[in-house]
Amino acid sequence: MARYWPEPPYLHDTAARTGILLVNLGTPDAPTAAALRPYLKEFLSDPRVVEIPRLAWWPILNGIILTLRPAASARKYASIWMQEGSPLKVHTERQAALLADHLAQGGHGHVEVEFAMRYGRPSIQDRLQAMRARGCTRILVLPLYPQYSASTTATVTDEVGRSLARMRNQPEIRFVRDFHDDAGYIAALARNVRKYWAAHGEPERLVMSFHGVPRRSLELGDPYYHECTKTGRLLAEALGLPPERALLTFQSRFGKAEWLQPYTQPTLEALAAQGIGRVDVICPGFVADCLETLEEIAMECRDAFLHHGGKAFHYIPCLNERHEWIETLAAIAIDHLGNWLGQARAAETSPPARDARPRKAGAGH
Ligand SMILES: C=CC1=C(C)c2cc3[nH]c(cc4nc(cc5[nH]c(cc1n2)c(C)c5CCC(=O)O)C(CCC(=O)O)=C4C)c(C)c3C=C
Ligand SMILES: [Fe+2]
Ligand SMILES: [Fe+2]
Repeated sequence: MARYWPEPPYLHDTAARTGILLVNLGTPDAPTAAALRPYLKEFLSDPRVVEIPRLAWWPILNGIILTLRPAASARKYASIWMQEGSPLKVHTERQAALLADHLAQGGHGHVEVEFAMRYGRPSIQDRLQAMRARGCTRILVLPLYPQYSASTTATVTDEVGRSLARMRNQPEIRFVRDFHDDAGYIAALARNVRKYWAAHGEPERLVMSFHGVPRRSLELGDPYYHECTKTGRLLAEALGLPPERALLTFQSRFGKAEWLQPYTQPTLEALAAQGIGRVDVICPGFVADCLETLEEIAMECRDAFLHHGGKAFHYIPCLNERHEWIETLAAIAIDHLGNWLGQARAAETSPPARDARPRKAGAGH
């Protein structure tokens, strides 16, 4: 294998092109055990995701998990699969198209927008090569994770680095690290909830459920927990909810080790047992609906809450293609593209109110 990828032909006398690469986690190609196996293998072999020494993890992964989990997960995926494919991929692809439209309307039509999946397809390597072939010499990588975590955000950076290591003529790269306290993101979440409540009434409790990570990662310095708690506090404040009405929980525990607490499903069961009739659940850490929201929350957690005596369970969908979210995504991208957009052009075409707004929604923790 050659050390470097072949270079696309040199484009003479063309302006430097700028691109944005949106990245989300990844998903299988089909809701089948055969498609789940390579996806889970790639995902769970990443040492950023499972931090157990390789020698101990390899037999567990290959001997147990990749034997049992593909079929079980495939059944869950089948229950949420859309006509066009996996919800995570469908929403991410639509977000990329809407972002490109929004940028074009704001006078930034020259910026290319692509999307990639960290595990599965389209891969980061494939999309970066395609952008380079179209002449992009400046690429902003925007992982679609509002809260930074080593198991998500950092793996994107790692993978981009591996791609760069194969390129002779490397593009200039920028990364968005997180947007957990971005004013537009918090406002988009709050508006999503308010709209939902205007149509369906208000619950006794709002549960804000984030994807979990092993508790050990917090002890080792991963800021994820702190960023989730800040997002939760800012969202509750934006909605004017007192702390006792807005609860923060962590879902999707994997394996036997302790993960971040409180866990979502036991919390919902306890609320039902305490006589709370209606809860609404929102998942602010996911900007696109996926298996973890549509199946784990909207199906499994709903069943658990009702089974324990709850009366009404509402799942509030993710930001997906909401206009406020696409506007926010564009604002985050424009901030990070900065001088790549050309200063005169940016000043002339960006709406002043959006550019002048404070990006941080709140100070402190
Ligand atoms: C094994 C450890 C896992 C860690 C750590 C983890 C962190 C983490 N994941 C997301 C977002 C998503 N995870 C999704 C699915 C998923 N996650 C794990 C495991 C860990 N995640 C597995 C094994 C799976 C696959 C499904 C299954 O078999 O249960 C998804 C959904 C993908 C989809 O196709 O819909 C998302 C999104 C975050 C944000 C995170 C840490 C902060
Ligand atoms: Fe996950
Ligand atoms: Fe899950």
